[in-house]
Amino acid sequence: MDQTRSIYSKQSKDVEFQDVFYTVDRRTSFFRFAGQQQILKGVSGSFRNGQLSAIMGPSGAGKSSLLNAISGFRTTGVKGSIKMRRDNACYITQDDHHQTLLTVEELMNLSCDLKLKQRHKKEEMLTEILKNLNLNHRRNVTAEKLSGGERKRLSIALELVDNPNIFFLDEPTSGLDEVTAAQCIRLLKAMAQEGRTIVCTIHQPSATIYNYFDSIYVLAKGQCVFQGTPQATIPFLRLAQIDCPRHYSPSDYIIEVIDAEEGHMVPLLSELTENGKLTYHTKHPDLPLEPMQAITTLFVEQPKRQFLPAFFAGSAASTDGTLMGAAGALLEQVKVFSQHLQTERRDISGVQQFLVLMRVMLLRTMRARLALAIQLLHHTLCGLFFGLIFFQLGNQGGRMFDHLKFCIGAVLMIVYTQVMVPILSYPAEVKVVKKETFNRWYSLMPYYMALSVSRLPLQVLLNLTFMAMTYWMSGLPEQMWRFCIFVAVGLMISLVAEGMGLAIGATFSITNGSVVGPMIIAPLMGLAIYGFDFASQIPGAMNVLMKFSYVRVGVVALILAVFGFQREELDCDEIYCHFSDPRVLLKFLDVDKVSILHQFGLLAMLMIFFRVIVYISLRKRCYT
Ligand SMILES: Nc1ncnc2c1ncn2[C@@H]1O[C@H](COP(=O)(O)OP(=O)(O)OP(=O)(O)O)[C@@H](O)[C@H]1O
Repeated sequence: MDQTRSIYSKQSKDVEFQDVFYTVDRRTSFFRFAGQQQILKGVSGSFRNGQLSAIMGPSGAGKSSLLNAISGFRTTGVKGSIKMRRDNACYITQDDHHQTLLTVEELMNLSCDLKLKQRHKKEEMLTEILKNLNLNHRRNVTAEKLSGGERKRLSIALELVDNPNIFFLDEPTSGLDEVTAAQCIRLLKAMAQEGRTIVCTIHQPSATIYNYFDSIYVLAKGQCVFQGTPQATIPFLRLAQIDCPRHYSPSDYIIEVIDAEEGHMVPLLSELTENGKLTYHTKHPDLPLEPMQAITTLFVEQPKRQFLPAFFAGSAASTDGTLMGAAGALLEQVKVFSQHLQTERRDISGVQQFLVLMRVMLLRTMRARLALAIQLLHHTLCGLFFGLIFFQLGNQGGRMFDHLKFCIGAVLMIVYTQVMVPILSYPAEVKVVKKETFNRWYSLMPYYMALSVSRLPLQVLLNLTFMAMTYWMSGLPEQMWRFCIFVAVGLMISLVAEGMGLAIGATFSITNGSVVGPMIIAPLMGLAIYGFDFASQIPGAMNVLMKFSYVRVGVVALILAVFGFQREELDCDEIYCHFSDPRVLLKFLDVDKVSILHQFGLLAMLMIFFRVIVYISLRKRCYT
């Protein structure tokens, strides 16, 4: 019975897939849809527990697409049956996206704090993992300063903390020299032998590395052209009347064959493997080949509406009709259920995740000393320039246009700065978030809350610096309460602008975002300065449109903060100053009946609007 249980336990860590298609939309331009492109064409196959498996193929064959599809890293456009325990798997990306500015030890602690509830013996466990991966001597080095091989080992170490059974790695040897690549593959082989399922994509391995693998899956043009042991490659090619020359490495030769003459051998080889349904085994190239069924799971079509809880979703297997099969399937489902309970118990609450992430985000803000210094300097210098340009003009009744320029200029400075910084910096972080949420470090909501809250202290500091300098240098009334409202308006505008920057950064790449950002800000700025000289004649529809420009709403709020609240008459050095009474100015601008609370309300709504878009974009990026 124990033996049967161990077989089923091993099987539950296998990965099997059948008739998997991956389709993407083809576009000739952003607006032009040019049909669909099939990247994976109904491939099947399996990766076994305890084995190190490679997905190989020429560039563009669909290796990463297959890895993404079977691991669930990509779900949009993927069709077919996949059996894989998601709650026990992790995905390591090719570019090793890590939280920046944290040392190896801090990253390991972060992974522990987010993944493990019981943290006794944490230190011993971390040291053991780091020692096994030859990283212990690099504990105090930040991730960006590690070499390519060390960074790859760090990615593995971070996931090993909660000991997942299935590892998917996208090109773990890319960018590594031959010796380091071989070390990396040996490490993966040892991990597989400890009872894990390790699947990685690899472009064209050397003969030595090729033989480290237990199983090879070769793709060409989105089809499976070989599946089996490395030793079976040459005999398999012989089945298609292709003889591998003696001096050739089988891994090089099979890629050369499928790439030759525009891939004319691909249909035949794919037929021989039944597009991945057959796998070929032999212990030695001279021994006869044994084709075997690659898939042991009987896939059943998933019902359209699932009433069963999601925890059964990881086990799409049905029985093969035998009593043994039925017992196995039942045992597997009970195990999935009990492991689900264990995972739930092990899960860290959302509040804890929020606190851990807050701590890390604040630490990263403090560590980014140069960026912090540049931002502070930027706000100080801008405050100084504004202060000098409008020096002691704040109480001059004859300088109405200067007052308007002051308010508009201050708002534009805040908006532009706060929008552009996240547009340029956030897209890189989204990749880290995608990887970490996929690998169950945390859920999106605690991350999102920590992201929103952790940026507040810096926002307050930067705004206070800029607004305080402009307020006092321009000679506005020495009233603390008015100063506080002035700063609060600035802070509110910067929160809306930052929300917009994050929304763009979460949705677009840096290249697209840096075009989209100014494209959106420009009309908002236009609406902000429109019609101040004929405010009372602005048509109603235009007035409504202007409410959507937080730049305009911000300018109006700042004018009210400066001239509202029954401000006393301004000084007048000339014979007559029409606008020396602030009420006349407010009336002229048609904002005399506007309440500042109303403007705060509008800004709050726009802030929520952008923050909701940030969340929706993050969800879309992380879960599709
Ligand atoms: N989202 C997508 N939109 C459009 N085309 C895509 C998309 N994803 C993949 N492709 C295309 O599908 C093909 C296979 O891509 P994939 O990245 O899976 O190949 P690969 O075998 O991993 O290549 P490489 O070894 O060069 O990384 C490529 O031609 C790629 O351009």
